Amino acid sequence: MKHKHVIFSYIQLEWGAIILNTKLLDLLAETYDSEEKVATEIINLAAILNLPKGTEHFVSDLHGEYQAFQHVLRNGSGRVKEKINDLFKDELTETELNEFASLVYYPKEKLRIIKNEYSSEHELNEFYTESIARMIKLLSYASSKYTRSKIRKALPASFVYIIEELLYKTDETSNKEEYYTKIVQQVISLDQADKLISGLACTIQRLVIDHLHVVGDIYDRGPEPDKIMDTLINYHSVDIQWGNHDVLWLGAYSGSKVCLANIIRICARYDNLDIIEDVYGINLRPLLNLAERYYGDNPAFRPKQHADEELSEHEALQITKIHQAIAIIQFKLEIPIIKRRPQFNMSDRLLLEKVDYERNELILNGELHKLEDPCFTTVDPANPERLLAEEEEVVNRLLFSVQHSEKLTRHMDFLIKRGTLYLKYNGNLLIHGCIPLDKKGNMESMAIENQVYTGRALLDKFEGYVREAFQKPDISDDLSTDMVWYLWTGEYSSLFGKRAMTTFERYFIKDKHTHKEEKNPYYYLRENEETCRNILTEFGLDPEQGHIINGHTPVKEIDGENPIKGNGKMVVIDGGFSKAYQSTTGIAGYTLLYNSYGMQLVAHKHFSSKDEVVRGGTDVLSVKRLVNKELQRKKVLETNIGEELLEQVSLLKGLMKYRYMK
Ligand SMILES: O=P(O)(O)OC[C@H]1O[C@](O)(COP(=O)(O)O)[C@@H](O)[C@@H]1O
Ligand SMILES: [Mn+2]
Repeated sequence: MKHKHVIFSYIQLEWGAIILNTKLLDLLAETYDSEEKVATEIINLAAILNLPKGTEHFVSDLHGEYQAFQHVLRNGSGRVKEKINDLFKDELTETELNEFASLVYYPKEKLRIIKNEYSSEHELNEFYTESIARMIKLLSYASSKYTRSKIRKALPASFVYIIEELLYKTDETSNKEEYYTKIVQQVISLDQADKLISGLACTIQRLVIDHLHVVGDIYDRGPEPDKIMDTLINYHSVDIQWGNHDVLWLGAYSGSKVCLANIIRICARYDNLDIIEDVYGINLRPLLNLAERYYGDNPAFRPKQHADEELSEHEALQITKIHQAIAIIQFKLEIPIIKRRPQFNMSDRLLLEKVDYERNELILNGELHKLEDPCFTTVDPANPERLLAEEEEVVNRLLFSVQHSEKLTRHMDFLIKRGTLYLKYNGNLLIHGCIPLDKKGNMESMAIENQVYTGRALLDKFEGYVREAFQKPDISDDLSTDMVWYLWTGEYSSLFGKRAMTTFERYFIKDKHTHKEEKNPYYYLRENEETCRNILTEFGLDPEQGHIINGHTPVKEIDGENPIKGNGKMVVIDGGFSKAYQSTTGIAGYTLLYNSYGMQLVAHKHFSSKDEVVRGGTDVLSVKRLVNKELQRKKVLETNIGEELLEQVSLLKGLMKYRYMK
């Protein structure tokens, strides 16, 4: 099978360049070495093309919230529960439906509890028999739009035979009833029921979603981005559109010292330094020593406390010091970049140069501001960008550690391999932030290396720089590395979408007006259908059919904001997985489903913990809104994958003619 894919991709690679190459057909004929094999494959592919399209699942702004993300994956944004209801609502009570749903989501944990509840073996065996039967029924329903071969690949390897026997039982005369009963009894008596139930549950979770899109911001704020990365690496089918926080991590790994300072600053701010130190194995000792030497307590740099974990005063103070040390390093490191890259248009961010260090004051836009909670002991007023030798040493050691972390390397490799700045998929445009626009709705341009780029061309250029920087981790100050930082914070970055980032003001100035980050006009113009249509056209998509899918800006459901914009052409799915933002959004995140019937937006009400779901059997309530409804069920034929399959069919037909129909 693998061999076949290699051949196909080789042929596709050559396809544009040459007309059907007989050498390639000869190669293909090695796999399809008989007329029957070619015919079977053509029939198979043509049949797949007529199946309903698989379900796409869109999530964004996960921000390290692994548990909540896991839950959404396991319940397929409500799809699993919906299917359970379809099948069993007439025979089970509401409580039983919930209990069964939580068994499908968290089989291992749920089984542990249930087993303690039964006093006799007989009762437990009855539970097993009943649950296995229900799981098989649910699996059969969930897999109805897939080929047998695809289902087989999703089954737990050790139970393929047993599950297939139970799944495809065609016993209308009940001759084999005893045979099926025997299989299940044997499974139970051989102590394999738990494993079978878990395997079935995982297969159901997997089949409910065909493909996952992560529309950016896996990293920062929450505690477990690494576990999200591991989950994605093991997921059956996924793509990522980078968020501003993700490129920040990519930038750090690619050698950008200022990106590196930022990721550590954010981890300190959210009391997540464990991610740096314990998870990725980066030694923070040199930074701590520096912090202890130059910094004291400072209310502006106290870490945000996790709700479930109390920090000791000693720990809180240590983090406060680290937080200041790395923030000042960040502000210093920004200066030379802003100076060597005038095209970034960021000279108004040279704030360390504008500070009056004697009076601790700063004039911003003509207004004088007092700097509260200053911590500028390492800043040389005559040359604020200069790092102390110790600071320089700390940054270099941190960078070395970051680039040599085995786990981070694995995660960043995956992020670069599966990620893009934007994605065109099944007619839709997926992008984390925005397409920078001027007030009239024209796409913004940026001059880079004496050439002007606009719209899609600008985004392609940006992406090229991210990849180039990643290829050259030893170089820290070339344009590509600086550009990754620009994507984090620059005004025409498609990931940031604001005029400037006011981090300095947020730490040191009380007046909240100075904290405001002015959003790109995109964020109000996207309410207009016309704007959305223009963008889709710019990206070569059909504005009649396509949608733009955005993350990045929390939708404030609490204030009545509608996540569906531009007369349904735009869907914003950042509802705030991030706990830190839930009080402003009023919900716990949006996700989007796109199946053969159309698109549905799901609002997740609340997720407190896995334990609560397992114990109480309650599910996170999801409200669905119909984004659009297909007039006719969409088939695989009309998808990206369908296009590929069509190409394969035409190649195989070519082979048939060339080889076998002479
Ligand atoms: O809420 P925090 O952690 O202080 O972060 C605020 C910063 O995060 C940003 O909103 C970027 O993060 P998002 O992509 O999650 O919006 C900046 O614009 C802003 O300065
Ligand atoms: Mn973002």
